Amino acid sequence: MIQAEGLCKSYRIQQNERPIIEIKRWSVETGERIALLGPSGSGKSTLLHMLGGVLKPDSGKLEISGFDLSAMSEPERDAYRADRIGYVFQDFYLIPSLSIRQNVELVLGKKLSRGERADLLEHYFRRVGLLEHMNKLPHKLSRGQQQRAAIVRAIANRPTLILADEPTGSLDWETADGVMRLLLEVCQENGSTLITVTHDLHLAELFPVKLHISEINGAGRREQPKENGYKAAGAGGVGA
Ligand SMILES: Nc1ncnc2c1ncn2[C@@H]1O[C@H](COP(=O)(O)OP(=O)(O)OP(=O)(O)O)[C@@H](O)[C@H]1O
Repeated sequence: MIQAEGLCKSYRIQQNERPIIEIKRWSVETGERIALLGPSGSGKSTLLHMLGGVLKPDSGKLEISGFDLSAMSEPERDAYRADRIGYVFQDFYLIPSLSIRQNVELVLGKKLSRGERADLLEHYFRRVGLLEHMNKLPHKLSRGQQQRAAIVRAIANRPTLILADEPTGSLDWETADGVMRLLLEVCQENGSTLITVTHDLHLAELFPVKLHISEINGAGRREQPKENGYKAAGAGGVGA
């Protein structure tokens, strides 16, 4: 579902272009659930933002489900993101003045009838154990409940790809474990591909695939010998 080839992204820092992402080849199969690991500053969020169409690659090809993101304009990438990507963030980003139900309704668009929307909301809020809370404002809920609501918002449209950037980073360990398991389960149920950035190695163990960004990203380690490039188990073909 994801095919990246010759993908590069640099940032201009004090008059200098600094390469952050240099991916020779990387592919991800539909339905894979990947924990993306790596030290701070290694480009994990930058990669996620390119996959979500927020950032355009400087060069190279990035194809997701047949859509060539590298060739799209910004409005085209915005439309692609709204239709096909679910995002889960560390700080939830629920709109505080809306109930969690209204937060989810905002992303559902106009395609469904009123009855279909009600059924879908009931299904997902029941699934994450928030059915009796769905008309509450976010601040009336615990942080774990807020993240579960954010998961519903990310998956309700049944996007093909879910991107999660440290989704449990602000939760205590037990809550984080429950939220991560839920995210994995609902993505499996929906057949969604999931790429989750996490610094927590214990939580990463829950994922079928663990991918250290250095396995695909050659930026910052060009001085290393070529034979260090290798194929990452379970994460499709890679080369850096
Ligand atoms: N908009 C920007 N302009 C300039 N430099 C940036 C920008 N965004 C990120 N960077 C730099 O690019 C590098 C990679 O950042 P990125 O946020 O992708 O890393 P990360 O692996 O997600 O880090 P963390 O784990 O700390 O979130 C860092 O050195 C960062 O300072």
